Amino acid sequence: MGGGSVAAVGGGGGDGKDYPGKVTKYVTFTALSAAAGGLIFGYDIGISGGVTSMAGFLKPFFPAVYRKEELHHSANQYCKFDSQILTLFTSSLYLAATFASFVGSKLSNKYGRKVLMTWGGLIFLVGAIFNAAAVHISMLILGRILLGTVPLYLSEMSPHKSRGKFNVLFQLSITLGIFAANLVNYGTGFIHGGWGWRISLGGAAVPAIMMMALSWFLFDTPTSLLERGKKDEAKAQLQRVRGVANVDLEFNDIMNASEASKSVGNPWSNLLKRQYRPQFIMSFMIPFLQQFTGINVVMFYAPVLFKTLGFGSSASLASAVITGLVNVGATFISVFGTDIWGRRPLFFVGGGIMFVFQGVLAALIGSQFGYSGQAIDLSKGIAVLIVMCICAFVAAFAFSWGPLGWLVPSEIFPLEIRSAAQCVTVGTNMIFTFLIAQVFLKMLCSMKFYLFVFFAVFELVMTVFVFALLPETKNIPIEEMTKIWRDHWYWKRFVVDKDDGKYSRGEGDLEMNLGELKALDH
Ligand SMILES: OC[C@H]1O[C@](O)(CO)[C@@H](O)[C@@H]1O
Repeated sequence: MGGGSVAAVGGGGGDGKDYPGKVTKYVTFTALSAAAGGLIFGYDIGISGGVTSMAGFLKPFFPAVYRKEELHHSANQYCKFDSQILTLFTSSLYLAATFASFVGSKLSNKYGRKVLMTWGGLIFLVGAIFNAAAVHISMLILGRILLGTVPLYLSEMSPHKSRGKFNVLFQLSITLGIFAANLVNYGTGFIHGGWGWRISLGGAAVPAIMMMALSWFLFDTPTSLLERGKKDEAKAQLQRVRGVANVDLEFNDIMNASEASKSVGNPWSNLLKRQYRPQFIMSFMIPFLQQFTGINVVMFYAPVLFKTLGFGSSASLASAVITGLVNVGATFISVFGTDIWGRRPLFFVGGGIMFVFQGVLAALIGSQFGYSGQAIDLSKGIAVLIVMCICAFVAAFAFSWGPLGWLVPSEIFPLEIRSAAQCVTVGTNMIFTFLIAQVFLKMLCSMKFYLFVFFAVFELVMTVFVFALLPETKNIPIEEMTKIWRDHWYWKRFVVDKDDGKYSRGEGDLEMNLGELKALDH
């Protein structure tokens, strides 16, 4: 089957179609359970920074860093924590997660997401126990396999009108996980004997157990059941999920899309086809830009950053608790706002605020530490200002790029490319999370306060990118999403379909649409 007819199915007929259905307890419960995956992810993001700032952890495992840190007044402040092995402790998890996210989609197609979540939880649990006992993160890394399936799962389960809210729950659970980790670190930082970090790392067992317990009650999505040939079960499931008996319209659309996806075969080669160029670019650019906000500099290294700026140990851990709380709070704006205001306004406002406050942060740090990074005692006023700037930055991220970085990709991919495109999104997110985690301390050491200017420039770039290239997806059913590209000033040259009297360009198809012929004429 040619690419064009697939686009037609993906685009659906009848614009403005309204599938019957309510938000049933199944949908709510499933969304909540699936979001438990986010808790694990968040906990592991938030826990490592605090742990690496603890003397009890640094002394036995990173004695060189520990010594440099103790030499408070002679060292260049920007370079106090510059150790590639130390950053590897945080980052390696995401390197492995990059590979895991590719395996995850294959397993998920074969066994369904429910099974994968149960096993994921179990692996996380083993990893957490292993960590607490031995400080070895390889087991924890394995558990990442299922992370990529969680946002996808949420998006398929919820009726399209409140899809934003449900999907944003995933990000909310990530922020809750980070906040929980910040709190735990603050508490364990007081434990005498220097072994508090073991409780911090072992704490990952709690969300892992929650996830296993919840996945027990989960069921697979209608789409996933259909993909595995279980038609009757899929329909019954859809009825249960939507809470109404008449789901024929939606079920037929899902079936058509599923049929089409089977007949077009490999989602990876589909993704590279010209007609999916917009989705392909977005699958990469959204997570890439999300990570280049610099958010994980704060999430991973807030305590280290605050210590770099001369805060004491528990003040550093306490400041991380504050940024963690702001992160959770501001995500609620997104929970309620994405389906009301739409995605684009949140992207613009969030990007703008991040740009301004990264700039102010750079100026503040530069004015205090200069280029040489000489140690000074920050005045209380400046310290408060720095923490406030970081909070404003985190808040802006939390209602924009944080949740939308998962939501938008999960709603713009038609079924025939979805698993591959979602892989690219999660893989890209993980690889850049890895890179930022790995090189941040090195970059801080060599770029000094200009590092924050570097991130500010990216915030400008990403805002322009969204303005020019990302259409609004609010209130558009997933099955009808192709239309937004067809109507877009730039992307329309890639996405054309035969139903519109235009021609798609599949392999061997030499026909072009009128616009392209005109362009060639000039
Ligand atoms: O809340 C902040 C967190 O959100 C993410 O961007 C995921 O969406 C993480 O990379 C980051 O640590």
